[in-house]
Amino acid sequence: PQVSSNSKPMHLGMFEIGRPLGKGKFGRVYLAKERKTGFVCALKVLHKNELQTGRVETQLRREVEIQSNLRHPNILRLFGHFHDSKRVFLIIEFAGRGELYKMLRKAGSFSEPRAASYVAQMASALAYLHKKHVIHRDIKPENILVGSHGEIKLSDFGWSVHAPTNRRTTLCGTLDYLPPEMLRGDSHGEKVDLWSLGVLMYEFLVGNAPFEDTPIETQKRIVKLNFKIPDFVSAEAKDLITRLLRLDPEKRLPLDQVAQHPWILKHCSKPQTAREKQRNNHQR
Ligand SMILES: CC(C)n1nc(-c2ccc(NC(=O)/C=C/C(=O)c3ccc(F)c(C(F)(F)F)c3)cc2)c2c(N)ncnc21
Repeated sequence: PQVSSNSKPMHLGMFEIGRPLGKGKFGRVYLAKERKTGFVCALKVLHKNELQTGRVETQLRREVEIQSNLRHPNILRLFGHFHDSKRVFLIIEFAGRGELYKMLRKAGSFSEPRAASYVAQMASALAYLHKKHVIHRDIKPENILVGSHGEIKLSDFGWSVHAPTNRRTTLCGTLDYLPPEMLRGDSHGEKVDLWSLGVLMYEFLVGNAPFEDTPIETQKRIVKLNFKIPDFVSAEAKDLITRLLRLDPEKRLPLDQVAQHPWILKHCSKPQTAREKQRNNHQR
């Protein structure tokens, strides 16, 4: 389903505003329905006086440009944006089951099958982004939403940039997910997302991030690769985490091998058709 007019300028009157979905970064988010097509989306409202307008316009145009040609089931879409005198509006794909990090905090940690399913979906989304030379750079539970069929949706591309770059992110958020090369301010490439995927997988299974500590201690532990994986984590899961959390970006397991890792295959093998089962049983 497309948000209708790419031609005519969009304006607020085109949407029926529904319940507030919450406060995102910089602004409030509402459920919204485009009147003409009935298309349901999320509408994020940003107040211009809270944004340094000049840069934002260009940033937003660039974001919408980057994202308008990103089509992947595990990447949340930014359909477009428009503004009135005081506000900027973002039209975003609606994620029916909300925030993954709230589910993680509520559950404490995820089962291995559930975590494997999420890691596989993330690997698929990241492989797609990297093929387009887009690095996300801000992979963490807070930036992952859940669609109405339980599929995960990587979001918040406000910070993605074209590889390679050494532009420092504003270290406003947590340091937990930062790879050593970004902490050192070295130039970095797509493999920063592999590191963050390893941190994410650890947090799914353990319930807290591997280097969680005070900001100073966290940085020390990251550059010294000082983390421990609890014994309740299976050997295969431990193996995948250690192959992603490597100081040398070149040594991190490439995404196509993540998707083929025994831990992923064990939990994510597609349900076999009856015929495949029959054929496999005969072969055995
Ligand atoms: C509250 C709840 C949890 N919630 N929140 C969402 C939601 C999902 C994604 C976004 N995305 C963005 O904000 C993206 C911003 C930018 O790419 C950007 C780029 C350049 C800029 F200058 C800027 C600028 F902000 F600086 F202008 C932004 C926002 C809200 C959501 C949803 N889609 N479905 C269901 N519930 C949902």
